[in-house]
Parts: sequence; structure tokens; C-alpha cells
Amino acid sequence: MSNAESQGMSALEIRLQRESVLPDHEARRKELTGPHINTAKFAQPAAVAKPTPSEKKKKPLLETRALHKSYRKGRLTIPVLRGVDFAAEEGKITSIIGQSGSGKSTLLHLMGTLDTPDDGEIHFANTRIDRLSSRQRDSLRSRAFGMIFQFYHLLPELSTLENVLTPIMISHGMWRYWSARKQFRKRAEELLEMVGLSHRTTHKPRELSGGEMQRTAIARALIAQPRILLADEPTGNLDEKTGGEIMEILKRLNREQNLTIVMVTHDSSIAAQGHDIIRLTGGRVEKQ
Ligand SMILES: Nc1ncnc2c1ncn2[C@@H]1O[C@H](COP(=O)(O)OP(=O)(O)OP(=O)(O)O)[C@@H](O)[C@H]1O
Repeated sequence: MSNAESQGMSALEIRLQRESVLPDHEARRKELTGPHINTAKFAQPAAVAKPTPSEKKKKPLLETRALHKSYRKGRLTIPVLRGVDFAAEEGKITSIIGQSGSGKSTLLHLMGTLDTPDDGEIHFANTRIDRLSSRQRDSLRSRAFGMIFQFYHLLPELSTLENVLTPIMISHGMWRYWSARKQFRKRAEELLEMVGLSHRTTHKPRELSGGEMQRTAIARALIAQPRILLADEPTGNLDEKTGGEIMEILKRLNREQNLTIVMVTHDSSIAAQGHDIIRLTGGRVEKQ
């Protein structure tokens, strides 16, 4: 038995350590944070008072201005977004709806800093975020954004609990994670309980149903206490009943924890469960 195993480290923890994914967490943290931006200010405030309805009508938490994005395929340029003005208010669920190919996922990915626009601006918490370096974007995503996707994107060789812990291991670095592992595991277990998966913590993704995988992905998205949840077709791969259960979890998070949610869907009955609905047509937001 290795030293790490004798200390009770999980397979994932041992692998991260052996592969020196994060050999020096302080250096890695500096690398991720970068010199020009203090991403700590994006973090969820410790105690968030529930806003009254009038307070909810304030400046958007996430906003785009005249956003443009085209894809290039050989000599062909495919314009997808042609000047999108979008705003998601804090404490609300905003649904993005539109036909297949209208650019919903493209918009969500740009706002989540997974890709960069050709032109236009993206603002989050009153700070422009479309010109950040890739390190700064990594840092912002790990501190402030939770993301869930249609196909869950869980790591197949890890247990449910380990999948939920992965963002913390990566963002904190192995040693900082290790020193506070009990606290992180407790939080991961609480999140899994919150999504109704206490009885599945040691299961691998292949041993879970679609709904259970999406619940795991929601718990993983929340482990770093994000300020906003970006959801790309969160019910798109699920039957109606299971999709409804996932929506109930998202609405409960919004109601009870004031979590801001931006959700892409092609399903109008799912979109209608949000507070605001934005429709993309012809690469722009359709006027309501
Ligand atoms: N990486 C890429 N390279 C080239 N074209 C792309 C790329 N990603 C998306 N596209 C194209 O951009 C357009 C918009 O795609 P996007 O996935 O944003 O639409 P969507 O509204 O989310 O569609 P769906 O509802 O079918 O998921 C599509 O025509 C797609 O083929």
C-alpha cells in the first residue's frame, strides 16, 4: 500500500497527485487568477438576503451587447450570432429558446467563457469578461459559474461523489483540497442529498439513470458555490417526468438560494418555467 493509500486517499486523489496535475497549488492558483483581475469578487456573497420582487428588477448579472459570432469551415463562414443583446437578471431563471441551429448553445458557451466572440461585449457582475486571458477565464468559471449540459459530461471512471468533488480538486489544487477534504466531502454529500442521490455516492456514471446523472451534474456545478448556473438543454436527454424533476430541482435552487439560472432549451413548456424568456431568431434576440 502506498503512503497516499494508507492515508485514505481516493483513487482520483492518488491519480491527481501521481500525475502531478497540480504540483504546486499556489503557483497554479496564481496562474489561474492572473495578474489583472480579482475574480474573488465574482464569488457568491456569504449570506444572500432574498430580494423582494422590486429589488429583483436591478442591473443584469449577465449581459451581452451586440454580440457576434461566426464559425469558419474551410472557406465558408457561417454567421450564427449577428448582434445579440441579452440580459439575465440576478435571482431569476432566464430561458433562451429558439429553433435548432439558431445559436442558443453558441450564446451560452460565449457567456460561460468557453469560447470567445468575434465582436461585441459580455459583462458579468458589472465587469467586462469577453477580453480575459484563457487563465482568467478558467479562474472565473471555476469561481463564479456552474455549468450543466444535455449529456452530463461526467467522468466515467469516477464515482458520483468524486465527480462532484472534481471542480474543487482542480481549482484548489491537491494540497489545499487535501487539507480541507473532510469539509469538501461533507459539502459534496450534502449536495448529493439535496438532489436526492444520497444512496448513489459510490456508483459510477454507467450505473446511473439519465436523471441521476443530471442530478450528479447539478451537484457538481454547485460544489464551488457559483453565482450563476448556465444550463444547456438540462432536460434535453430526459423523458418528460424526469425532465420535470430536474426542473423542480432548478426552481427550488432559484427560490431557496436565490441562484441565478440561464437555461437553453428548445422545449417551450420547459422555457415557460423561467421568469423571463428570450427567443433567438436570425442570429438576434426577437423583440417581445
Ligand atoms: N464548432 C463549430 N464549428 C462550425 N459550426 C458550428 C460549430 N458549433 C456550432 N456550429 C453551427 O452553428 C449553428 C448554431 O449552433 P448551436 O449549437 O449554437 O445552435 P442551437 O440553437 O443550440 O441548436 P440545437 O437546438 O440544435 O442544439 C449551427 O448551424 C451549427 O451547425
